[in-house]
Amino acid sequence: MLLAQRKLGVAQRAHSRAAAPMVARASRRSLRCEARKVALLGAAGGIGQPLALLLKMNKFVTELALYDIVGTPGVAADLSHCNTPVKVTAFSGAEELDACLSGADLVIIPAGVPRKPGMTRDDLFNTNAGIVQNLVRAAGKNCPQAVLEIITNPVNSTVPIAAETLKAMGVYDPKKVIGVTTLDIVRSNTFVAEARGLDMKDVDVPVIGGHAGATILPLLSQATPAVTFTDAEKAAMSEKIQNAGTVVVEAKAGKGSATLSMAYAAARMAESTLLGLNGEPNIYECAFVQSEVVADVPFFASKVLLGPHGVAKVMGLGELDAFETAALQAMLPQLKTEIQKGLDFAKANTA
Ligand SMILES: NC(=O)c1ccc[n+]([C@@H]2O[C@H](COP(=O)([O-])OP(=O)(O)OC[C@H]3O[C@@H](n4cnc5c(N)ncnc54)[C@H](O)[C@@H]3O)[C@@H](O)[C@H]2O)c1
Ligand SMILES: O=C(O)C[C@H](O)C(=O)O
Repeated sequence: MLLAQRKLGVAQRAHSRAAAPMVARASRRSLRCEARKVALLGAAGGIGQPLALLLKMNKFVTELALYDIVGTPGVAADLSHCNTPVKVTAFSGAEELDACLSGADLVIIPAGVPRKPGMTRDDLFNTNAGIVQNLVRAAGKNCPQAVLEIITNPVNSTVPIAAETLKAMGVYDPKKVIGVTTLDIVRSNTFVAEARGLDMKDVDVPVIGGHAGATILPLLSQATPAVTFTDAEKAAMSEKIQNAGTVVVEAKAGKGSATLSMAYAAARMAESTLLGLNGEPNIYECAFVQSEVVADVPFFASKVLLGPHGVAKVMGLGELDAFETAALQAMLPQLKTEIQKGLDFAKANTA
């Protein structure tokens, strides 16, 4: 299964490359491994535990530092018995956070509360904004060179919080602050493959915008391989992708939101990021980053090229069809409001 997963990841990246014709294809050469420390904050949670397992199985990770406010020693003890070379270390409580982060190359943050049925992602803001800001502050202090990947919702606001907080500390590098939207791509690939009877590993659908409701905009017109949908089918497929998180929240009936698929998606994003850090060329993912691709929207999810310093280049949106152009215009007010909410929170809570 591990081998199959790895092949799937490589195949998906190959298709991301195929979908970006302006960039030369990667030369065929062996992948480089360098010593890499990954810190996982919120490691004992619903996403944290399966993500920790996937990272323990990742050949590009050297040390996996697990942090949570509770439960980390048990997760680490359990995980450390898997006979893979990744060294697992455990850190619990605020007094151990600095040590967890020291020397990290990549910091992944799924810490915070998930939705319950009836809630929007924005309803998590009051609890999660402060959690993310404190953890980002600690990262800015202990590993300012690290790439930060933020999973905690609402991503449309927590990423601006992270950026503004690091800016106030004088250590902000837009190449290194990434909102993880990979689950939207994973879902789009799955749903489009199912709808058209395609092999899962062949499908790549870019998803742009943000990570909440209408701000999640799959670009079905840019899917690889090319698929055709009527306007009604496009609307239905887009809504299915936008609503997928809520479907999981409702199915879990009060016991949280997507964890396993999110861990899978975050592990893919982490591996792509480590490949970029290791100098592997032509590694693309869609992610929510500081951006200028849409006027007056300072953060936006689109395809990015990952490189030795994090985001090497934010790619353009390509050609949108009429349906996608209208959907983009319609979602911008929500996205701008959620971004501004994060920026305002960070400014009001500058240490
Ligand atoms: N970006 C996405 O696509 C995506 C997908 C799924 C879930 N999420 C979000 O990820 C977050 C986590 O979801 P989950 O299902 O793992 O929740 P969870 O409640 O199962 O786990 C969260 C963990 O965070 C820990 N935590 C809380 N405060 C902390 C702090 N100050 N420092 C360190 N750890 C802390 C908790 O102890 C817990 O172990 C939620 O906000 C959820 O909405 C995002
Ligand atoms: O839906 C949620 O609250 C979690 C996550 O953002 C998701 O898309 O599954």
